[in-house]
Amino acid sequence: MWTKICGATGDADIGLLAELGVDLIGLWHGVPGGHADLTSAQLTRLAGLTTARGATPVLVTFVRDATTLRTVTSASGTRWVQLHGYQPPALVAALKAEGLTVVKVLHLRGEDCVERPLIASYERAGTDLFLLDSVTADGQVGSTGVPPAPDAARALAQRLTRPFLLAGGIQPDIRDRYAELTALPGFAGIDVDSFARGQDGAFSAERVTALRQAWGAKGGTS
Ligand SMILES: O=C(O)c1ccccc1N[C@@H]1O[C@H](COP(=O)(O)O)[C@@H](O)[C@H]1O
Repeated sequence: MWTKICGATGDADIGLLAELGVDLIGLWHGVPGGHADLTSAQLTRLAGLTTARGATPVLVTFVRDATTLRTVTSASGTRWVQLHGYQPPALVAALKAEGLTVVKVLHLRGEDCVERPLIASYERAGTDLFLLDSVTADGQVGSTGVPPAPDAARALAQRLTRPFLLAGGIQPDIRDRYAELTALPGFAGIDVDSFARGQDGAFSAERVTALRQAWGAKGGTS
């Protein structure tokens, strides 16, 4: 099982997360107003550091334009892209044509998945990995801290033909609620922002370790 921790902003974040055995480190770019949004220079620096420390950098973005993403991934050396907004299947296909690994978020609102009618198109376009995350009733997307409804997430995961990560308020003591989902062959790991941070907003070694232990992380994306 992989652990992905999202929203690193400095060298110390990368050092800590890599040291703790985190497999995938989410770096935000093209997230206007996001608390962890990076300039392209910052993205390039942190992506290089992540790779050097043996973890995989993941560009997390709301950007919808293929040309922009081509430029950013090529400049930063980032080979994984997480499309966290409502980007269309055509963008997945364009990024796959560049040889990138594409993670597409599927948003769960209560029992419904907003992208349900498009799932087959995302699969045909070459999505490598889905990420199940919550969207709140008022439309907030990303770092909601709200866990997806377990039965709805399991039912959605069961119809996917690609592996998937689980996100949305993931923390150690809710692991049992997802026993059926994590038993599915496609379950690839967890993706966390809110719980991984202490009260000061910085990543906490204690919290990341507790997450990995509770969810049974082993490590290694390559
Ligand atoms: O938090 C955001 O505003 C955000 C913006 C753009 C892309 C992703 C964002 N957050 C992501 O949400 C998941 C789950 O976070 P949490 O554990 O519920 O806090 C994670 O991938 C964050 O990077």
